[in-house]
Amino acid sequence: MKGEASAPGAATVVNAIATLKGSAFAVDLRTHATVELDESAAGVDGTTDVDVDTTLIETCVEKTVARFGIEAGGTVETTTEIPPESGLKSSSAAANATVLATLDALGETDTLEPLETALVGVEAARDAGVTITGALDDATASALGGVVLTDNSSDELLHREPFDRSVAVYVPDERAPSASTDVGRSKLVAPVVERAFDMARDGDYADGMTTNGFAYCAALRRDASPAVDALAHAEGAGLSGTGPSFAAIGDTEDIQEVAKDWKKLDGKVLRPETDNRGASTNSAKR
Ligand SMILES: Nc1ncnc2c1ncn2[C@@H]1O[C@H](COP(=O)(O)OP(=O)(O)OP(=O)(O)O)[C@@H](O)[C@H]1O
Ligand SMILES: O=C(O)C1=C[C@@H](O)[C@@H](O)[C@H](O)C1
Repeated sequence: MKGEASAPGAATVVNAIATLKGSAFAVDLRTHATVELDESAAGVDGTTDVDVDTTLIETCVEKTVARFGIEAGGTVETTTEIPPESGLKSSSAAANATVLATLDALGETDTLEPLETALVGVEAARDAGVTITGALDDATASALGGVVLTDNSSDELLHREPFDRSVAVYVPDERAPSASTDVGRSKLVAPVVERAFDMARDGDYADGMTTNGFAYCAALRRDASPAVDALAHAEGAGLSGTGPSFAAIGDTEDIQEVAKDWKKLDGKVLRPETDNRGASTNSAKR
């Protein structure tokens, strides 16, 4: 029983660690998962084309299979365009792609709604210890595409709408796993992050993203210069997730200027489109 699926990464509007309320938008950097189930295999064995721990994807297969009361092990393999542990939701994309590929292998892709798929991944991420809040914001942005607002304390999707902007992403040569972020200092900037969330809820994603980014740069002792420089052209720019990446949004020509400036820095500059499709099987049934 073999299944395949992919899911996009995302960038942050509001990081949920300070207040448990978050917002993110999907970008079309994708992670692909191939799952092979074997009823005679004892466990699940994961492999990836990047250097990361495979517990999350193995747990995603186990949890998805368990929902159907089946006993099966097997293999899961991911390949990805998303730099891992960089703030671009590599964990949510890997989880969503794996859960959906497992459903594909079981012939059950129509059984779970995309939101339920995301919740299986959130549960797996909590069990694997790769998240602070469960990161339903990142998980739903990746599963559904578009921009989302969530309450991660109740695992509730508050809002989702399509998102069409030009995007630039600056990825420094560094990794920053969410699980090792400074939660205590992040909570100290909660009043500012609360304002950023209000802006996003009012549809002002650009200012929300900028405000959120400055608050978390201060909390996490990160240099906010890439965001400040981007604001010469962009509508909004800020730290994505727990960093180290920054994202900027705006009109195509302005974002081209941002990308040009960011290319002078050490690291990579990516120009993904926003993604309104979300996770999908290769046969794109959903
Ligand atoms: N391509 C992948 N294949 C399998 N597992 C992955 C993959 N990418 C990430 N992961 C899992 O997700 C973990 C990284 O999660 P983390 O939240 O730190 O990164 P992120 O999701 O990129 O960051 P952020 O939440 O700040 O956007 C890895 O340690 C690994 O367990
Ligand atoms: O681990 C977490 O709970 C999170 C990590 C970051 O991606 C944040 O952007 C997200 O809102 C929550």
